[in-house]
Amino acid sequence: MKTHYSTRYAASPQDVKSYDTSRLRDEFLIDNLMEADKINLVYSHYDRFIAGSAAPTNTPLKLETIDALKADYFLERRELGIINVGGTGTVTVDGTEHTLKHKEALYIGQGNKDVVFASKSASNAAQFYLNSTPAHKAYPDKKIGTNDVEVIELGSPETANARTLRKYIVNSVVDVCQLQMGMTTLKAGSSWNTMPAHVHDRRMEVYFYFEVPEDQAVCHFMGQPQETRHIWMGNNQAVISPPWSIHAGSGTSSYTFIWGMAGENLDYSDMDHCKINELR
Ligand SMILES: O=C[C@H](O)[C@@H](O)CC(=O)C(=O)O
Ligand SMILES: [Zn+2]
Repeated sequence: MKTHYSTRYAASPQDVKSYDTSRLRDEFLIDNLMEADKINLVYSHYDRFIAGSAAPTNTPLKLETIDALKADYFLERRELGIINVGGTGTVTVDGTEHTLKHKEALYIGQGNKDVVFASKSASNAAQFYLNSTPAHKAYPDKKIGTNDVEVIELGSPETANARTLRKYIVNSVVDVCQLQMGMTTLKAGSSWNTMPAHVHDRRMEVYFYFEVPEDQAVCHFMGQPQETRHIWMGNNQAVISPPWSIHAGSGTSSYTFIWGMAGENLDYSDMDHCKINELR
């Protein structure tokens, strides 16, 4: 078995208020991503969202079903989004091979039985970041290259939040049941993502931070807007954002992150913004 998973339960904001640092990290931080030769998954009870990684080197890795699904195969009732943050790799879906270069993505629809991850070269291995959500309709698989994404420029150097946001898996790019995924890159000298912060009680979200230099970190803010908490994050770590929580971070350097979300609607811009000077 090379597919491992752990379960995270959903929590009330009233309870999370009293969590100390280690409890907060135990419940929301995912720190075992991109482990070589493994598929590591976290099954969150927020919208039954699975976040994880597949990091094959010499041997291909097959996505096995996990007991939490009680399904014959992983995608029996799920859809899957993949973004490769490493070297060139392949994802073979029921016999069809898709090549994903660095920062290319693949949407795999519900009903595909066989998903196999491989690297082209073990010395420059692929690193596949995975998000999966329940799905009740089979949409076609689709590769999303770096030219297929929708690009938005956000923020400004004056407010230290100049960044480029790329929408990979949104319903204007690919047909999906509920999954949305994209990537945001901070410009050199800017540190704040998602500021002004927002909540969307209709959707949960997961942020996966990468391209964080080794001796640097990102301070991720979560919690209700008037009751915030922080989690210090390193490279290749993800954090679960409950629907009632803000999700924003500031790095000690520039960095990149993948956001993924699921829930009630597919309206990317449906966010309730928080006034910066009202955050507590
Ligand atoms: O609901 C949307 C998500 O929080 C992100 O897309 C926001 C983000 O990447 C950014 O502003 O930097
Ligand atoms: Zn959001």
